[in-house]
Amino acid sequence: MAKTHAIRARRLTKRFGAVVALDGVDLDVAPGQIHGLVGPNGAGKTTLLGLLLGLAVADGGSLEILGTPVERALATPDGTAGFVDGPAFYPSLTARQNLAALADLDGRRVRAAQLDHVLDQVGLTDVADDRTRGFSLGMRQRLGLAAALLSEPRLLVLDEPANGLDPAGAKHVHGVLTRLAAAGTSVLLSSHRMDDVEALCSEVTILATGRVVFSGPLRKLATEHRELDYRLVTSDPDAARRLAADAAGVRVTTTVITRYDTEVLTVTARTPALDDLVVRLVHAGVAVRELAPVVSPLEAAFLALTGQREVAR
Ligand SMILES: Nc1ncnc2c1ncn2[C@@H]1O[C@H](COP(=O)(O)OP(=O)(O)OP(=O)(O)O)[C@@H](O)[C@H]1O
Repeated sequence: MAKTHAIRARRLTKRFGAVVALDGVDLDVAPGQIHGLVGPNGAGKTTLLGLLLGLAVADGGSLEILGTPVERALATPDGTAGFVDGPAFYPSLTARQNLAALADLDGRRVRAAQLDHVLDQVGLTDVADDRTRGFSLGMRQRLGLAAALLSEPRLLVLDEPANGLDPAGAKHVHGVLTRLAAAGTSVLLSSHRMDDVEALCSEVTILATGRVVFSGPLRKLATEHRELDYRLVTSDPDAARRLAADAAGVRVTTTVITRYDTEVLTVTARTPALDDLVVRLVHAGVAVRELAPVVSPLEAAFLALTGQREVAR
């Protein structure tokens, strides 16, 4: 028998006056899946996360969380935890006291060992007894995650969890989420950072002006939007430019000399034409020193599907 979806939304709509923030959104998140939610500013991500966390009620459509239909009650559905718009804390309380107070508000009694455990999971043990007034954005994000973990959720809903985190902090949070998912917790995370989504998520939903423009496995994006721009650095840029210009299915878009005096060609091609070009370069004795997409398949799909323009870099 198929396992119950952590999230199953059908034709969800939400309006704010004349603004249609969500316009018939379908979303499926399987148990143990880390699902990314991306979209330009104003696409409806926060609104959707708010519905999932019980902070608002949809105007239309249906929503099931962990197998239970969500009707009208403004309450976090059982087994769900997370935050939108950044977690909020009492500034005069310590990290540990804040966690205890939040659990108390939820009517849950937690043991000191549980607090130690979640603080350790997010790497805040050393500042557990510091007031949160002095916490950086990254520390607050991690404490928000610790608060969510305290309820041992089966669904975690997170808005920009890596916001403000330094690379080590982001790696830490990635590790926590990956371990949770491996143990069966589903995670829906909204992010503007495509690299985070690519590193963490197996599936992604792309929203644009309240509508789903793509939802599915990341690997599907790689095949559906295959023509990409690639940076090409070789041992002989002149020969490479000639060979690329002659190759079927390949366009040479730009040539740039970097600060290190390296000449970089940008070639646009689908994978088979690119493979063919690499073989031709090697046969001609031209070494390929670097070949990588200018933007990742996810970013390329995001830009194409949301009608945004690529920014030159
Ligand atoms: N409380 C509200 N009252 C009026 N309009 C709202 C409200 N909340 C959201 N909106 C509007 O709904 C649309 C979707 O907003 P939402 O905040 O969900 O987008 P978002 O994808 O989270 O954007 P961002 O990436 O900027 O956070 C926007 O047009 C926004 O102006």
